[in-house]
Amino acid sequence: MACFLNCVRFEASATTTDKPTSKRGALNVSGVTCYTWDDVKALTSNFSRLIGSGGYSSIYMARSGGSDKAALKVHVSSHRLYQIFRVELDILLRLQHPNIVKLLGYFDDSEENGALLLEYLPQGNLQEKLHINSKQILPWRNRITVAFQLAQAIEHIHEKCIPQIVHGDIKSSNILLDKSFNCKLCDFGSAKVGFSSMVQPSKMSSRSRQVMMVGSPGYTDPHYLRTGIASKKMDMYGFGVVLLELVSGKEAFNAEKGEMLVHIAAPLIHEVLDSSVDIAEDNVRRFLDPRLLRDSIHIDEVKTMLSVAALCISKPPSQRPSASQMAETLVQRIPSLSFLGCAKL
Ligand SMILES: Nc1ncnc2c1ncn2[C@@H]1O[C@H](COP(=O)(O)OP(=O)(O)OP(=O)(O)O)[C@@H](O)[C@H]1O
Repeated sequence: MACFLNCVRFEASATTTDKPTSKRGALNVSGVTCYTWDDVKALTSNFSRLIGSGGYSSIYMARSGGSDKAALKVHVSSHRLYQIFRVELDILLRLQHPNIVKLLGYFDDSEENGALLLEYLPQGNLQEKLHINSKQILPWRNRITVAFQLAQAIEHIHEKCIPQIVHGDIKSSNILLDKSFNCKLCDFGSAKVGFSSMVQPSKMSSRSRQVMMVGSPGYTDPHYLRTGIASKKMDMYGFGVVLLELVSGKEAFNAEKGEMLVHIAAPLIHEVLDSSVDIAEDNVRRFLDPRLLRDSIHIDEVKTMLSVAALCISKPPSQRPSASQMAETLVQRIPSLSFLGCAKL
């Protein structure tokens, strides 16, 4: 969620542990528990183990129900950033899907402090798995599974929720993995609900709008950057970039080289979209993550992943496919997904 509000990051001020006093005791709202700050301290053994951090939050190991592992996402204390916490809380309270991170409880002081208790995902995020922890190579079967499950998570928020939700920040660090490497989409702080997703904030100066719309480097839909109109199609663009990461093992944006994956992939994507030519197998193999065991991969599966990515990143937004179409294409054209137990929900 670091993407849209980079400009206010420096306002983050408070430390995590000296937070406000409790407001209410633990209540249960449709299976989600509302905690006091004292509860939160107890759940995290006084914030003893930090397991992750983002632009606006710190994530601590916690225990829910006395023993089960959980993750506590403590949002940075700030009146302004409190809105981001509320957006994420309100959305997670409504979402239930096997490929979306599950909300177990929350703390909310209704002013500037909030925390979310989430199911714990022991394999961390996809970005680390693909690009940082190079000792453990994510096998091809897990990569196609993540692609399919991510399509299903996006389909759920775009097409099956009322009102519909645009995530607004689809990227590999917002995809968490459970112990079996199943995908769980997280970080709904940039999300837009219903018609608000189509509206460009009007009161903003062009300068602030420019800063607000920087986006996560490498993932931002150029159409969104030009117009400021957030739509489902921007999520599809982010989905396409994640697919390119899964295939190539390359980062969406390489800060050292100043290189974007969509630019590296452009010639191949062009070839994929050009129906008059057959994609040269050599070019596909050259793009494929060199750390993968080649023998176990069907080149047609790689081509399918690339053609889905191509449709999501190259077409003008109105012609981009929907998440349900992409989930359908993946499961139909990658037969091993069925053997891996992936079926359309
Ligand atoms: N439920 C969880 N289980 C395990 N690790 C988690 C969990 N939630 C978050 N993390 C870790 O913390 C990181 C940051 O989480 P998240 O993206 O929700 O925070 P953020 O402040 O919104 O960050 P960003 O700057 O990426 O937008 C994740 O990439 C992941 O490594």
